[in-house]
Amino acid sequence: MTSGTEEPGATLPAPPPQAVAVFGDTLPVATRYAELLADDGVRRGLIGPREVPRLWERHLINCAVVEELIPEGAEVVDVGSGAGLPGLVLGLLRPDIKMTLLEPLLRRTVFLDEAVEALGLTNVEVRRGRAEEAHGELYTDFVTARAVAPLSRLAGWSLPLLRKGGSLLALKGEQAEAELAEAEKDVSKLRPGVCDVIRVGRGKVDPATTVVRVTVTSDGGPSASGGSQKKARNGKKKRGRKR
Ligand SMILES: C[S@@+](CC[C@H](N)C(=O)[O-])C[C@H]1O[C@@H](n2cnc3c(N)ncnc32)[C@H](O)[C@@H]1O
Repeated sequence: MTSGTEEPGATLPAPPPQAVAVFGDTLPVATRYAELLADDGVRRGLIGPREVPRLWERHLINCAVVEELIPEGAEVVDVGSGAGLPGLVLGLLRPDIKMTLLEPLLRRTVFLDEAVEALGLTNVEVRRGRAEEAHGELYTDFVTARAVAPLSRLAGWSLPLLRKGGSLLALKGEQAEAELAEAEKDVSKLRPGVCDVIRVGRGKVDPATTVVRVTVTSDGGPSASGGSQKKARNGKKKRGRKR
């Protein structure tokens, strides 16, 4: 992912067989999203042009396989969505979940809003803001995050958003075990919980996607869905930050 404005150039490859297997009936929607990333996403500097040839394996499929860890009907907040990874991918793949894409930067939320509309995703909402600004008003079953911050900082932003029994699913690289070992003491001070490292998508994506999961075992807010989430939705995009 990049921050400057880039020229579109590289051609988006056709979906590989793994994409057909992973996305199933939602493949046309996933393909439309890949096209948006390869075109508008590159033009607006949200992803680098060099990512285009590897959009399917490295980005869409890599993110999609995390759905294995999310039960039916769950509420999910994707912290630091950027151009929609992994939140938009999970939202389009799983119409049964309620996905909130939480992202502070205006030009990214503009792209996300447009993508949600273009893809016709009624289960995905975009909320502009930082995770820590949503503490005390947004509660969810799962937080997902990829490439947002080191684990201890990410946990500080994310664990207060979780209901009791909820999990942070942090997509990490090969060094996930080492990162967890280093951060585990800090994480356990934030909120009692259980940490593990899971590899998902074996046989679908190579390498498999590595997820650090932190499941909180204590109350940190309301234990049932509803009121707080509604309040959060009402606060959507009211903040006036500009980039
Ligand atoms: C490197 S990008 C990764 C984007 C996307 N998750 C991906 O994997 O392509 C990090 C994103 O985190 C967002 N971010 C940074 N600090 C944040 C915070 N405190 N709360 C929510 N999002 C944050 C940034 O605006 C940026 O879009």
